[in-house]
Amino acid sequence: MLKIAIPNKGSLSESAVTMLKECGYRVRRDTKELVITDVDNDIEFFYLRPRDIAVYVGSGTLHAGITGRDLLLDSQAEAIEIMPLGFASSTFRFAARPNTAADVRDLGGKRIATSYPGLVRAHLGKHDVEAEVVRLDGAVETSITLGVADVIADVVETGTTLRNQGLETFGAPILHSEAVLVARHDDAELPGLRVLARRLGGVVTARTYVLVDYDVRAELVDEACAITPGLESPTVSPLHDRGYVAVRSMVKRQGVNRVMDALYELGARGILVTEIRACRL
Ligand SMILES: Nc1ncnc2c1ncn2[C@@H]1O[C@H](COP(=O)(O)OP(=O)(O)OP(=O)(O)O)[C@@H](O)[C@H]1O
Ligand SMILES: O=P(O)(O)OC[C@H]1O[C@H](OP(=O)(O)OP(=O)(O)O)[C@H](O)[C@@H]1O
Ligand SMILES: [Mg+2]
Repeated sequence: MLKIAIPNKGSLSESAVTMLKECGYRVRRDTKELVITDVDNDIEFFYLRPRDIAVYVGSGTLHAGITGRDLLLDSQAEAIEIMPLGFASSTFRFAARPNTAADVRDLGGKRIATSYPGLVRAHLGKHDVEAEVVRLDGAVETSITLGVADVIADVVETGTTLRNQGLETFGAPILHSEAVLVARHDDAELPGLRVLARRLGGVVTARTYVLVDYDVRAELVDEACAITPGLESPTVSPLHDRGYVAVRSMVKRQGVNRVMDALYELGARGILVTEIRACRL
């Protein structure tokens, strides 16, 4: 039976569970359930702390898991990213009071507070900077006010937490993170895991794309298809009125209004956008 780790708490948990449900897997009904057996799919789901997931997977105790890219890299576990899952996007960045530093190279001798010491030490090492890393569990932004650090390295989403503490980011982001599916290199090809990855990939695609249908004059179909090239090639069907064709194509949800405007300008009509609920490509 395949053993899969799922975040039981924190920013990743709810979205991960929603995604698994969309993939047709059995999910827990209350937060006190820590292990769920999905007999139909021959999978056992273990609800664990996101920080521990890469460690369980890297040690071979569990076959795969959902965690954050930042947590995976911080753990230095022997696990690899199988695919990004498109939620819990954030950057991992240095921040400090204004005028403390402009770049990682200014951090020599400074005290840097973080919950991700592995990630920060690796980044400092890459830039040949020697600094003191102060490991904290959370609420890292407060450590500067409390005088235990000069600089922090933490997850930044909207930047609100930083602003509230009078802190500013500096330098380039250390990492762009999001939720990812992780596994050991040797396990990536396990049949059950390939199915899980394909189902998750189907949900990511269904969320990223919409279906666009429209009618256009036959002589304009090449120009129209250039606007909506789809993933492989748009479906073009004849209409009863021979002068027109119907086109169906997948279009990125983001920017679909610009695509509709361009189609309309070209002369396409009856432009319809529909959600994709699930797919296998
Ligand atoms: N505000 C946020 N926006 C997006 N992702 C976030 C945010 N905060 C944390 N994450 C992501 O969540 C993962 C960390 O999860 P974890 O459950 O350990 O911490 P948390 O979400 O901060 O929960 P808590 O602090 O309550 O324990 C990381 O991958 C991190 O990038
Ligand atoms: O840029 P923002 O939108 O403000 O989000 C970033 C904050 O969210 C997370 O904190 P969380 O609430 O999980 O608390 P923690 O610091 O205790 O982990 C993260 O650690 C940052 O502090
Ligand atoms: Mg947190």
